[in-house]
Amino acid sequence: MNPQVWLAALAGELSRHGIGPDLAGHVVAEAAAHLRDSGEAPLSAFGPPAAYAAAVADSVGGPDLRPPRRVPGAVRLNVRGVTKRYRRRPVLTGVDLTVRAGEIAAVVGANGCGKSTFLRICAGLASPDRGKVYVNGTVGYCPQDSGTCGFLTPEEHFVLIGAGRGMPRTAALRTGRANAAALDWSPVSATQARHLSGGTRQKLNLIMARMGEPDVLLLDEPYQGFDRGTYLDFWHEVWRWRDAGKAIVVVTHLLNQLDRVDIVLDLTSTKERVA
Ligand SMILES: Nc1ncnc2c1ncn2[C@@H]1O[C@H](COP(=O)(O)OP(=O)(O)OP(=O)(O)O)[C@@H](O)[C@H]1O
Repeated sequence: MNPQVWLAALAGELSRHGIGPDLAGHVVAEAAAHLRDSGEAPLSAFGPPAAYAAAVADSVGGPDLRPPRRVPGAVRLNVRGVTKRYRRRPVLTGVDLTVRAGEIAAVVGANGCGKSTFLRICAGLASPDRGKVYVNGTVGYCPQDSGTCGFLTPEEHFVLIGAGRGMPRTAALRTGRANAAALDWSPVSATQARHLSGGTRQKLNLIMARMGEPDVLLLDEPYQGFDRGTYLDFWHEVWRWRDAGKAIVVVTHLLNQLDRVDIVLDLTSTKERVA
């Protein structure tokens, strides 16, 4: 079957299964990229469009993609008037953001508009020139570039970061392994982080950010390199954390994800709006 015909049929089948346009677009784009890069025939790579769409619908738990939002709790992150310049160049100008327990905020905007800078300021890793960041609770931060140590194994990372959170070794290992399993990853104990794939290192980063169940999670494009299944698992995890009362801030370039979040902060226009 011609790839274009197969992709069009897939889009139709995804819609028939009640998959929303943002996820359907992502699935079709990923399948198209795979077919283009691999040169494989669609039927041998993915099987019939109807079966593949059914598998996608199954993996996201049916058409109701985003669980109903609960009533948000206390303010966990309150950013007021944050301004940052590098040399003479203004990067952030008077940025405000309020995220409560049980809310997900997306930080979006053009390349270089200051998304990572904003998150680093929220994490306390960079200082604003003006403005304040109030955090009510503990913070976990997942950087855009890997924060892993090349010569440590994943489990050594769990123990190291867990110790920083006051977790005993066994609890850190148990938590790290459980959070890895939620991202469809079973760490091999002898493999050092430098030998992991980019996507798997990013899973490790995300797991480290979550060690000790912080109240506020700051995630800088945390799913780079994730395959389709892990990407879906990631959003299910994010919704689960939100429903457990976490306040979550996700930097993203993918504007088709915005119906998955509660608040959107567009740093291109520095306007905050409710999704
Ligand atoms: N430590 C630094 N010193 C000087 N300039 C910096 C520094 N960190 C960031 N910048 C500049 O600040 C601007 C914002 O960078 P930042 O990484 O926050 O943007 P971003 O929106 O996250 O970008 P991208 O979408 O490409 O990830 C860029 O022009 C960048 O070059």
